Amino acid sequence: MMRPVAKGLISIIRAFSNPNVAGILRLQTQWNSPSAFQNIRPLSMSLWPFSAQPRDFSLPNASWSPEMRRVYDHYIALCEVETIGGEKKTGPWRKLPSYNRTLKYAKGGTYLSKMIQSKARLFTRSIKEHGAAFEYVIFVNKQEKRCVCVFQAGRLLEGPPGHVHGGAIATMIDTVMGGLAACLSGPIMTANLNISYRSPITLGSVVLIHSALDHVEGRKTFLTCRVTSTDETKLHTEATALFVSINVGHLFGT
Ligand SMILES: CCCCCCCCCC(=O)SCCNC(=O)CCNC(=O)[C@H](O)C(C)(C)COP(=O)(O)OP(=O)(O)OC[C@H]1O[C@@H](n2cnc3c(N)ncnc32)[C@H](O)[C@@H]1OP(=O)(O)O
Repeated sequence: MMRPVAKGLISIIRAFSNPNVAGILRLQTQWNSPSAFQNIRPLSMSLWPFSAQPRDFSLPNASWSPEMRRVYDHYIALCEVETIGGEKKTGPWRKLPSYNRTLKYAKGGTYLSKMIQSKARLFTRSIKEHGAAFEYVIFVNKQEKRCVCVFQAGRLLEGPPGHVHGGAIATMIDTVMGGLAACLSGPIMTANLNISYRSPITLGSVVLIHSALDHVEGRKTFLTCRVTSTDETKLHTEATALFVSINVGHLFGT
């Protein structure tokens, strides 16, 4: 029988793979069901004891360069478009919120130590200082099955002198492609990631990470990715990846 903590986790990961805050709100309503969630507090209480909403780390902050802000404003404008009558309506793009943690147990300790449960953070959001590491925001166009990430690489991501570490680039590619795959296919894990580094990325610069669906074959979602300058004239990196749909119990041995 599936353990309550695992059932709760499945709902949480499903909600997070939906790029819609409504997914989280829907999740919160499920907490009223006593059976599956008795070991887990409502998400809002678990993550943010002093606030009803989790913090979105992909909003503009003082570390953003004018270029980062310009591209962000460009895509934000595409999230809401004005009709001829002057009305605002939802546009083709949507900004994904970005949180720094997915779960904190109230009780538990079945799978992870309490210390790890409470201190676990999403890798790309684990450095608190604004602008020091991964500064990014992802926009998804679900109709066109593609996304664009605006990424400003901070000074702690240095690899070759003055340039971004290949592992940091791979991390962002996996994050962006994984985010799109989850939006399109639900809970997934990266099975295969192939990267070609074409030209170095200067530390502190802003680049675009474009990802698009290639095709789906049963449980397998294949995506492509390109990292370019913001004017898209320079290619920095190319990648292809395979994401395999999972039953979230796979992660917890259920
Ligand atoms: C918004 C931001 C959100 C943040 C997103 C962050 C995204 C980050 C995503 C990650 O980094 S996940 C962490 C890194 N990945 C892993 O740790 C995965 C480890 N591997 C596994 O857990 C399993 O191998 C895996 C779930 C990928 C597959 O195991 P399964 O037992 O579910 O599937 P199976 O082995 O039966 O394979 C299913 C199909 O996929 C194929 N396949 C599996 N692994 C493959 C592989 N490596 N290469 C090519 N094909 C592969 C396999 O051949 C088969 O094809 P067919 O259906 O056609 O027969």
